[in-house]
Amino acid sequence: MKIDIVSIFPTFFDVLDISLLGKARQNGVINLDVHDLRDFTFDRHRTVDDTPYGGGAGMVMKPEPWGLALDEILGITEGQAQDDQAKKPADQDAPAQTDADAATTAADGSIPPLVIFPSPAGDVFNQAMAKELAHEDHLVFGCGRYEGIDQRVFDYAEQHARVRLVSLGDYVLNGGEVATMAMIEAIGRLIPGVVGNPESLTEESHEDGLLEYPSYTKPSTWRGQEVPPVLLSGNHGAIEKWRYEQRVERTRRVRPDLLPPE
Ligand SMILES: Nc1ncccc1[N+](=O)[O-]
Repeated sequence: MKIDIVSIFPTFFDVLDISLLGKARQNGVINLDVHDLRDFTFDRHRTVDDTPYGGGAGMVMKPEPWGLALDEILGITEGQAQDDQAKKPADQDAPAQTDADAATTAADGSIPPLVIFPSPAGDVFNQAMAKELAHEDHLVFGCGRYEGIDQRVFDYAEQHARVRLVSLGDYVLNGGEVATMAMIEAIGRLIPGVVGNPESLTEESHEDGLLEYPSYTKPSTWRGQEVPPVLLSGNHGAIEKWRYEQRVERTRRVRPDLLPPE
């Protein structure tokens, strides 16, 4: 999988050089590039934001740097970008192609990349979405800051790729970097070859709608606390039954909303 990240804090993602995702990058399972949005500015201060039209507090991210970053990452030629700017009246005979059509199949019939903008206004990210996105060939994460990104950037991106606003949850972060990191970890670990033993991906919380069972390891007695005897019994049927019961009980107690209707 190819992953591109656009951010004004590119070093934020240095942590993706370590652990399982770092190994996946070294062995080519994941090809990840981080782009500094300020590299797509040309003024002395490398300006990426400005005051909002219509007034209001805070600053909005300017469209120009984002447009150039997306052009480079999505392989949009200068000519194509200029065409977009000076949109010619539609050719009457040409079949009507909505932006949506344009974005779901590229000229050569290939599936264009998926551009994800982390946003509290997006669809809420969950394990089902992580599994869905783990099948993508090319993900682009656009990390907004300030009060957000000029809306025309989303509209421009939709002319050349599939675009989704995705939220990590109903709270407000200062930007998209933390959400992008969480999504890359949740998606990346599902890509074959990233996690050593694929077996460890089953029976996890949210994998099949139930929370995971409690885990124990040596020593069997620790500070007066014993490991549940069934786990020492060697009776695999009894162990599997106990673990399932623990998952249901924990889900009922902590996340009853995940249980199927009675
Ligand atoms: N919750 C968020 N707040 C700001 C930016 C992004 C966010 N998110 O969840 O993706």
